[in-house]
Amino acid sequence: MALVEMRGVSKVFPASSRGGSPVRAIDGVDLDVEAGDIYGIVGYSGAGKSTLIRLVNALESATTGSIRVDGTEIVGLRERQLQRVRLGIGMIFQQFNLLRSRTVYGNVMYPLQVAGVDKREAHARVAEMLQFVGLAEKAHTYTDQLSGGQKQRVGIARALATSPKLLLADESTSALDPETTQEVLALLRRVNEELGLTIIVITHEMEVVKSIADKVAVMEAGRIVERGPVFDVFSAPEQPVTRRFVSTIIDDVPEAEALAALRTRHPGRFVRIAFRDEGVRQADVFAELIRRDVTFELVHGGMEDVGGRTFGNLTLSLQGADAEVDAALAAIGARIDTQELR
Ligand SMILES: Nc1ncnc2c1ncn2[C@@H]1O[C@H](COP(=O)(O)OP(=O)(O)OP(=O)(O)O)[C@@H](O)[C@H]1O
Repeated sequence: MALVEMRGVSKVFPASSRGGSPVRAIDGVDLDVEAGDIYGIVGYSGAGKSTLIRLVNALESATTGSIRVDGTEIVGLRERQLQRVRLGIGMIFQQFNLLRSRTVYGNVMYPLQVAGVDKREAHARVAEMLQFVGLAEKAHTYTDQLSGGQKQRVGIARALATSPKLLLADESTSALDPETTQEVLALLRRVNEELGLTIIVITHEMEVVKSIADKVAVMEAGRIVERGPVFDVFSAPEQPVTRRFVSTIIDDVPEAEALAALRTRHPGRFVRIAFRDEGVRQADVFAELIRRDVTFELVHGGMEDVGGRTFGNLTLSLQGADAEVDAALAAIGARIDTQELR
């Protein structure tokens, strides 16, 4: 059974008192997040990502459908029972949401106090978590004196304090620079691998999904429009919105304008070849071209590494006798996804 299981979940916000119409923020979502997953959820602003995770930790209640977290149906639970469910779920935020009046230690201690954990046990847990995130030396520092990356590490230590099974990360690196982002993502990976937490990462940045997630779901207008292992979705996106997201980090197929510019610089016939790690090697393709006396240049694209697997779309310009180019393309096209760009 999945750790988080959503079936037919919708969330409708009623019309505001000043008029307007109700907002269907989540519209018939089914989602399974398995224990051990790092699951990325991407979508543009307003797609429903935040609402989706607020449903998972019951900060919002679903209008219809079923949401099971670690086997417990949370739709319709009373507040007191929901509090127990929430203890099993940690959350980190874009703006960190730390208490400025408390030290690093005090921030990580806070959820343990709320949960009524014995003082000595709580103290040991805080020390352990600060050690884990590499902030043991900063225990008595106020959070204002920390860098953004350090603040998020406090946020992670606080989220882990009550030993949750599930961690929800809402745009948790969007306020950080690229280097700090990578540090925080590396820490989240350790949280997953060493502490065994399942993580749901909400983001509009595909780089985050690429660096950390195993699976991804793409949201649009309250629905999940595409999902799957990150490699599959990145290497062969199907929906227009997914293609747009993937193209923000993988520029492997030239747009019409770029193609026209390339043609002015490179004579010959253009062909795009899609490589997947389990398929034909580049060397095989080049050997076939050489065998037919077809000269080639790589004019666009490159290879990408996603989750330790490689894929890429290469655009080549080919020059040679037309019949030989045709024969080479037929031979290559029989083995690998090949498309002549006209
Ligand atoms: N409390 C609320 N009351 C009314 N409408 C809401 C409420 N919360 C969210 N919405 C609406 O629900 C839709 C989805 O919002 P949501 O914040 O979940 O999207 P998002 O993908 O997380 O976007 P962002 O990245 O901008 O937060 C939007 O149209 C939003 O205006």
